[in-house]
Amino acid sequence: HAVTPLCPHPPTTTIRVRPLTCTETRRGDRQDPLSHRRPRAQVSAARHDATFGFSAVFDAGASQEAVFEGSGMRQLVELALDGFSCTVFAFGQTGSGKTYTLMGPLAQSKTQPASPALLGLMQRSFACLLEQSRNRGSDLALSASYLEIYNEQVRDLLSPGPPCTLPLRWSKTRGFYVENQLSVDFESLEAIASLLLQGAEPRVQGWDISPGCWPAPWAARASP
Ligand SMILES: Nc1ncnc2c1ncn2[C@@H]1O[C@H](COP(=O)(O)OP(=O)(O)OP(=O)(O)O)[C@@H](O)[C@H]1O
Repeated sequence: HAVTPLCPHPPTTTIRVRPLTCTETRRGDRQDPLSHRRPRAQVSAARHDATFGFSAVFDAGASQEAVFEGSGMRQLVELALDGFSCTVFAFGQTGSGKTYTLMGPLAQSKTQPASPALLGLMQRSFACLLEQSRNRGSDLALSASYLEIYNEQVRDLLSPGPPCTLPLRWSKTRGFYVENQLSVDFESLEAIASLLLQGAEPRVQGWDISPGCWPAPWAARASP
């Protein structure tokens, strides 16, 4: 094991705004239109106004596909295949749409498969990874691990039975790593998609909102 080189490209920072819930609409929350030409978000607080710049902005009407295609994910997958260590990091307050963007509504409906249009960045990047690795024709070994850090504890979501807490270690050769984490080899989209479902089951869910609380267009789009 050698420490994988970090991606040489500057990070792409995108912002996505989710649709307002009925509660938010009822209490008069508004969504300011975002500028796609000069992607920036203006935040006004009692004492302080700030403007943040982004590589791309996605408003409430943006599809999962548009977010995947517009956020540099394909390039990231290519870099990963070139041997760089790549990260996709979703950041936002609870209920802001991180899980939806990464996985689609899969976590809300575990028993039925999600509609393909609603698949998130993870499933789309798996498809892209398998396609690109096949195109390269080289003998690449693909494996997956699925960890959750919650309340400063690392849990292995692929381990059978109740998720166990694993220690974080550091070594000269490997850098930081999680001891005894499971790593599962996969070769097909079905195999990695089923690992994703398996790992989503024991995740700690932070936010619960009934679909009935969403305005009609969203509720219709969400039904698988
Ligand atoms: N772009 C979107 N379009 C439609 N619905 C969305 C969108 N983003 C989020 N939602 C819905 O908003 C609710 C909260 O989203 P989600 O669970 O993804 O938030 P989260 O940021 O992962 O929250 P937590 O940090 O608490 O886990 C969910 O019901 C989700 O389906």
